[in-house]
Amino acid sequence: MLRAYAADRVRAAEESVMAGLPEGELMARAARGLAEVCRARLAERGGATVVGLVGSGNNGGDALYALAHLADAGYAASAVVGERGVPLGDKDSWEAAGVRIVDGSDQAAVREALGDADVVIDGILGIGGRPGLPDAARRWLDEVPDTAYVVSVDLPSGQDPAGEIGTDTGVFADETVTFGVAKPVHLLPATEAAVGQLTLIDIGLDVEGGPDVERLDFDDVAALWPVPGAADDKYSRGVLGIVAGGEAYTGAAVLSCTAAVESGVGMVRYVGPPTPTRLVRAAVPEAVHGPGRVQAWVVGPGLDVEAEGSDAHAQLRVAREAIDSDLPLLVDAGGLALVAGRRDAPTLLTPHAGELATLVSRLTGDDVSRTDVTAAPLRHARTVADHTGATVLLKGAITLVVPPSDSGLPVRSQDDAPPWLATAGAGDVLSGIAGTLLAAGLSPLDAGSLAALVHGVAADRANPGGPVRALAVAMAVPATVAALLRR
Ligand SMILES: NC(=O)C1=CN([C@@H]2O[C@H](COP(=O)(O)OP(=O)(O)OC[C@H]3O[C@@H](n4cnc5c(N)ncnc54)[C@H](O)[C@@H]3O)[C@@H](O)[C@H]2O)[C@@H](O)CC1
Ligand SMILES: Nc1ncnc2c1ncn2[C@@H]1O[C@H](COP(=O)(O)OP(=O)(O)O)[C@@H](O)[C@H]1O
Ligand SMILES: [K+]
Repeated sequence: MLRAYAADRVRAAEESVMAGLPEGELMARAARGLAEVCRARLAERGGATVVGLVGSGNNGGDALYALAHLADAGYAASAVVGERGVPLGDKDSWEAAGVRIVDGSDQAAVREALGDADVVIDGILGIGGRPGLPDAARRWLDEVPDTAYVVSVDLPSGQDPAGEIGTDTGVFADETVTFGVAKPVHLLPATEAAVGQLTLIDIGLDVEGGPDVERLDFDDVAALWPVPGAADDKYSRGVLGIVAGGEAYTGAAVLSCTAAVESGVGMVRYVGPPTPTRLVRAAVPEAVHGPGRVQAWVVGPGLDVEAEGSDAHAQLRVAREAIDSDLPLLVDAGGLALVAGRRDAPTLLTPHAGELATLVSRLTGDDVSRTDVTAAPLRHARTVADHTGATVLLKGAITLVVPPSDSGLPVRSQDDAPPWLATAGAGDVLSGIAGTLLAAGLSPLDAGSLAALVHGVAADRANPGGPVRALAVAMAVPATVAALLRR
């Protein structure tokens, strides 16, 4: 599990470690680790020249110390500094340590220095940064050659340390070297794309309490996935009720039921009108039909809440009963229109960005667009979680799973899926996997994040490096789970 802690908590941990160490020791550790990574990247590229972009805070200090180590190791090292000059010591002492100081207000000098750079160290802003870059720093970035390998110190400068707000004016790094622990910026969808490869340097930090953001990795699957024992039967493994599909979206029912069966559910009870029922009967002979006793419900894939006629109305009645029940519930797609008040039982809502925008707008009365959601995904997911008491799984290239704030639980952020998974029906498959896990008794947070992981890995395994249809993702789930359990 990768764990990230908010910047203020990291600062508090840094202060308590620093109290027991000689002055400057923590920064010295950070700089040594950073220099080692840069040295390795220079060696891999056969490079001789490293240039630091140095801001006025401690992030710039880390970069300067690393540059001095690299100068000592024989590399040509320069530091571009802003109008406030070097953040620590004075210009002469850094030059005596072998680091050429370049005046960042002299664009020609910046261009000349960066033109030869094999590795660029981005030490403009760290966890003290607000989203966005000063104009001078933006002009420096214009001179960074495409061929240079950009290593960001702690985080890509200009990106929101909290990972809540996206910006396109910040640095986009090839690699980010962070210290002690990861921070939310490294894992959350608004900012993660700017981080590149994440490298963690141990500086002896110990943050108290649980993380703010987590990411399950493959080694977490065995601890969470419900593996049946000899005493289990289909009921003890969990029966999942699926209210999905209509005369308009018939396939959603098949995909959700298929995915549940492929994920090892004890049994599926399907509820829907005649056409999808016929298709489910043909494609998923394991499913039984009609409402009955279940351990959890999936409501919504392909559900048309406006549909007329007695069959559609009967299906809608079961959907509402499921929502009003005290059983674990997943609500997806069309079912999201039925979400109104708070629910006490475990609840997982699984919107994509457009559906989340509609949901936030309806629940808060604000006019929120899909673009607003993608610019600040965590914030909007949390709004719905706090309004409903449900855990919100926001689908996308990175899948966020956000419990309500008062739960004290961390956010999970999963980055397991290839872009090929962005295909119609993939969300229906996710609902079947997550529903199976809810029926087996997992919490919405575990069910949502584990399902997102398995869904993403199954998409890749179904056809590594190429296109994949949603049904193939569902069919790849059994072997994917087995492979993850064998690790
Ligand atoms: N606390 C410590 O002892 C350690 C800190 N470390 C480094 O220190 C960094 C944090 O240092 P600081 O707290 O000095 O923070 P920064 O280095 O991020 O600098 C913050 C400064 O930049 C200004 N600023 C922030 N956002 C701006 C913006 N958008 N445009 C213009 N100016 C802006 C602020 O007003 C402040 O003066 C960490 O990221 C890490 O790199 C490491 O050396 C490990 C030890
Ligand atoms: N760029 C992407 N990279 C990886 N996975 C993605 C990307 N875009 C979407 N996905 C995933 O694909 C699935 C799409 O689900 P959804 O939008 O509900 O589609 P549908 O309603 O057609 O089933 C989600 O699991 C989502 O996380
Ligand atoms: K930085």
